[in-house]
Amino acid sequence: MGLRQLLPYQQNMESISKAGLDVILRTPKTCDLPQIKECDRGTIEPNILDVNYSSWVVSFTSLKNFTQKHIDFCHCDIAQMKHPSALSKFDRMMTAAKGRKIVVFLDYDGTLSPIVDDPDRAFMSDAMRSAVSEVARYFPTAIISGRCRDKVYEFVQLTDVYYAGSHGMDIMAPLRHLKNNDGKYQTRAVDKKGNEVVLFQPAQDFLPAIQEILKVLEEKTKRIQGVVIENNRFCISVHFRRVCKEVMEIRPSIKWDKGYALEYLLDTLGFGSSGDVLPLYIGDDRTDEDAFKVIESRGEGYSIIVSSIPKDTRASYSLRDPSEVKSFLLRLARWKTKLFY
Ligand SMILES: O=P(O)(O)OC[C@H]1O[C@H](O[C@H]2O[C@H](CO)[C@@H](O)[C@H](O)[C@H]2O)[C@H](O)[C@@H](O)[C@@H]1O
Repeated sequence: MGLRQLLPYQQNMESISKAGLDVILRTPKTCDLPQIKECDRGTIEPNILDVNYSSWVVSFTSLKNFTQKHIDFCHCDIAQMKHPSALSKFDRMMTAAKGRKIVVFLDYDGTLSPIVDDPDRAFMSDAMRSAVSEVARYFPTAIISGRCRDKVYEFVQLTDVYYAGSHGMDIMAPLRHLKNNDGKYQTRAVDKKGNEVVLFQPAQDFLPAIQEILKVLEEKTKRIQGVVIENNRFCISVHFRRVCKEVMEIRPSIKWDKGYALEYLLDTLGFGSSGDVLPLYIGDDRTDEDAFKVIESRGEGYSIIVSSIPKDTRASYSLRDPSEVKSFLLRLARWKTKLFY
């Protein structure tokens, strides 16, 4: 069954857009895509697949090791060969970061937790939790997720991390650097540790419309097996995993995304005017590209895509999967401790 059958009603779509909401169809996450079927060139030998990935991560200098046949086969163009592994380039990255303040930003699904069929069971391993906790000991660390902020906290359970949910439309940030005239979408709250914080929710006005659409979607899809509707507070995910492997997102059509959230957090963490800050963002999804773009336009910082297959990205570096993310985070924390001794 396809999307049209599930949400067929032109009328619904019209009311969604009248309410000022966008409907975005997201392709499945990386690991949903069986690598072999992704290529339309017939049977692929496993080692060739590996060459495909390698040629995406290699730098120009290693390019001479690949024959033209490999390059043609893999559809690799020069522009794609710019995402070296953040693990293999770690020393170089950190040499350039010396004396700068690194602020770490992490996506959740597909970055800190593996992609699984049931969105409610995307648990993070204890090992990953302690890696994130280590990093947060030494660097300001924030998680920016498409999920509802409370849900991400439920999974992560770390109090020394800042959280932004709904693709950055629901940010809990420290109060200390807040300017009085920072706008109407900010309210004071208290975090899990009892500290006064600020909640920045630029899509607040859309909440009634989102709730209305949520009710309609739940009603219309309740008899369709395999559809999971996720209430992410300021946006809705409709998972069709067992129906047609698609995820539809409904979100307010406002100029706000993970990139804006990154900048907002840098500001409220006190790095707004600091010239020596280096944002480091790790994410695997199309929505993370907005944050990569911000890092690219700042001209400083590190953007790292998590992907085990080549894909179009603005990120400068890559990691294959959450287990490489964990290794990278541990290395980052250790690097910082070495600087102290
Ligand atoms: O920004 P993120 O933290 O990456 O969140 C984006 C979406 O992630 C979740 O969906 C994805 O992960 C699920 C669990 O592994 C998987 O079942 C689904 O197919 C993926 O699309 C989450 O469920 C969504 O609400 C988030 O928007």
